[in-house]
Amino acid sequence: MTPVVPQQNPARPLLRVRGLDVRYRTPGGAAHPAVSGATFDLHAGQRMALVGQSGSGKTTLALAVTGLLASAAADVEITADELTVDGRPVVPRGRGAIPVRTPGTAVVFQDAMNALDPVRPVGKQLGAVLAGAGTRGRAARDAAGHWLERVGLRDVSRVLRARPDELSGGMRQRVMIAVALAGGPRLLVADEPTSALDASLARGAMELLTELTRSEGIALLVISHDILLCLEHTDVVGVMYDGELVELGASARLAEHAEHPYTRALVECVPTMADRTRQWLPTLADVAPAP
Ligand SMILES: Nc1ncnc2c1ncn2[C@@H]1O[C@H](COP(=O)(O)OP(=O)(O)OP(=O)(O)O)[C@@H](O)[C@H]1O
Repeated sequence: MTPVVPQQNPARPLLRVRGLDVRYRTPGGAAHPAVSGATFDLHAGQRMALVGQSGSGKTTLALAVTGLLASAAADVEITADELTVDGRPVVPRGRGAIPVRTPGTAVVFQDAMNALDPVRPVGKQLGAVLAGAGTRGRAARDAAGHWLERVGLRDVSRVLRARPDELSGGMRQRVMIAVALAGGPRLLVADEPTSALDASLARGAMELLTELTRSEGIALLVISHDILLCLEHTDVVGVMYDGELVELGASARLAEHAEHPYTRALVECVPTMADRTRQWLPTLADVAPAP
């Protein structure tokens, strides 16, 4: 099914993806298609969610954009008719290559405890990113404090000295967002940034990402299993099914105007107050047969 591409700003998109295919080649030589023909634009200041069941290709798509898919372990083939960030082509790297982040991109990973260096104080980790962006010394110390405040952390001097394991899960997630933003990205990719948080912290983290995207004028590509949170906090939702972007639509209209049966099934499975009379929530198999 051809995805419905919503009318978008005709200005040059920050992220332009046309016909992106990603295959993992297994040791036996077979090529496993993980993303097939993905096509979409993302503009500065726009927030897009990628949703879909486990294994549908969301992370593969997002990491291909950020240049972090190259791996020593897996032979990854990335081809695209066009794949650019801020007008510059993303150069796919082959087997054994050290992943190199696409300039202008930053990633917030699911598990801050694994993504941050566990034995390095937060201030040093922020300082390394700022040094990479050309900010050092006193200016870097000021910038580190600024970014921790921007993500809503208090007692900044304590947080700067703390190791990640001395902070709560919600604080670590905010530190990771600060580290990602300190490098001045134009595109922020967040891979399930809320899945390790409880419901109220998850909502707070999404609100923070929304606010920062707007105020910094950057684009946000967020992967999530929480379609309700995505509908509330993004402009566009892309639905992935078996490696294909089967639907792409304005978040505000997706619930009523879903075209693909899988999207309708996802929306149907969101619990509402009207479900109070039901004993069981419907499963995907209940509301839509496999497309
Ligand atoms: N390094 C790899 N080597 C081989 N196959 C891989 C590799 N990484 C992912 N895959 C396969 O590619 C497909 C897409 O995986 P991907 O992780 O992108 O999906 P996802 O939608 O992000 O899943 P989840 O929601 O569980 O994170 C899956 O079939 C997965 O098994």
